[in-house]
Amino acid sequence: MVEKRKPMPVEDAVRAVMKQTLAAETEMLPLAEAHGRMLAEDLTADHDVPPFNKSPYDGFAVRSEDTTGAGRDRPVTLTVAGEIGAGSVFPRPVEKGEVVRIMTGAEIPAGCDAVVMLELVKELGSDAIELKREIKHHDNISFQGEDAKKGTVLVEKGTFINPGISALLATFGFAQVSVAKKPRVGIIATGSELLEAGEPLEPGKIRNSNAYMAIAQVERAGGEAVYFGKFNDDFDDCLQATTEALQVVDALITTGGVSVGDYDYMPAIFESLGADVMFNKVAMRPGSVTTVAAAGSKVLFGLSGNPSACYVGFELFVRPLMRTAMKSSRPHLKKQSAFLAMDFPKANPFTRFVRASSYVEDGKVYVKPAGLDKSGSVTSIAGADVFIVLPGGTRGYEKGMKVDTLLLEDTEGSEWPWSSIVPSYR
Ligand SMILES: Nc1nc2c(c(=O)[nH]1)N[C@H]1C(S)=C(S)[C@@H](COP(=O)(O)OP(=O)(O)OC[C@H]3O[C@@H](n4cnc5c(N)ncnc54)[C@H](O)[C@@H]3O)O[C@H]1N2
Ligand code: MOO
Repeated sequence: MVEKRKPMPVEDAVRAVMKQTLAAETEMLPLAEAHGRMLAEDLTADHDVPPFNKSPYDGFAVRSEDTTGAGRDRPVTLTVAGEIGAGSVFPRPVEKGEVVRIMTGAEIPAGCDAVVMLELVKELGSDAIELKREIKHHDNISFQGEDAKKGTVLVEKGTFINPGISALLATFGFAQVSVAKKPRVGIIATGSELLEAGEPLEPGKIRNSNAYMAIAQVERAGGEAVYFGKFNDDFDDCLQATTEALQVVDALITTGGVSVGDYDYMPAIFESLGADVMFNKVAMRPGSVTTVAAAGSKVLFGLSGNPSACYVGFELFVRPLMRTAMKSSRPHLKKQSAFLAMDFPKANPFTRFVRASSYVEDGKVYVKPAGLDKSGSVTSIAGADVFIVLPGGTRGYEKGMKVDTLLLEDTEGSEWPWSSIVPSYR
């Protein structure tokens, strides 16, 4: 009789994994290569942005007091003292009665306190302009420091470097930035039934989808995936492969062979490696057989062979540990509320993570299973952009109920055109 495993609540299992620490080294990267990484240090603004008062328009920099009283019937004439484009500085203070022709981005000359757009000015040759309106103090100026002030923390350690962060770092002159190294995560697929994608199908065999899925998941999470190949259900071969792989990675994922069948060797292999098994059953579906062990500073993730279970196991356990090693301050999948688009009548003692697709209707986000809701299903993973989290211990869930979902990735977006509905208070 096989020993019955005690399921650990999924929250406790995630917590146990997060107590481990993967090697978390940092490296300096040129800014152009740093996007997609996590910043490993707080970065502070060492100057204001904009660094000087500048013109947001092509036009004329003026002294607003010179326009006092100007109107349609009382034009004022001002002398053009010179011209500056972006990147140039006017060499002297501007005096009473003078204006400077100025281009977008150029520094407001000393003495001027406003800008008037080119279109609102009548040019009298190249030496003078006529204005038929009053220009107010501080009209049309992008002020020094209005975007960011010197001394503020611009970006905190653990921030994901997206294109906006790249722009910010460039603005403040961070040509090199300290980022977390990509964790190296190894992948081993086990199962005598497995064929690789390039091999023709044979009786009793299936193709190995987990390895390619896991490679993609590791890379989507920002890590470096190292695929060691697939191995038959042979204790010695799998032990050797696991031992060798563990030497060169920070964490190792194995798929398959973690249940209680005659050829499910992975738990015994983890023990042979001297690893400390944290849990070998989790109160979740799919992925109840997920087995995680600590091997010194490395972590072994024995994920299920069933593709959906393997996928869920990765996103719940491997990803957050990787993201923590990458210095992320928010390593877990992002949570968002949604409404069930259909009934889930199945009672389940375990928390379910339904691979689902989300859509918006009448301003509300709805979620529905993305395919066959079984542990062995591949189609449900292919179409999923969220997990619906259905806590266990209920008699099921009904259409319309509000639930938590975990976001898996950016969706492709919508079709053009966007809605042209103008928001209103009515
Ligand atoms: N008597 C019991 N049987 C099973 C139990 C149990 O508690 N008692 N648990 C079931 C659950 S739940 C799951 S999940 C599976 C887990 O099995 P393993 O993780 O040990 O995985 P395998 O048996 O090796 O394979 C399961 C399934 O997945 C296919 N597979 C394996 N590797 C891949 C791959 N790389 N790509 C695609 N598909 C793969 C394999 O052919 C099997 O069909 O155990 C249940 N049984
Ligand atoms: O619990 Mo098994 O892990 O997928 O269905």
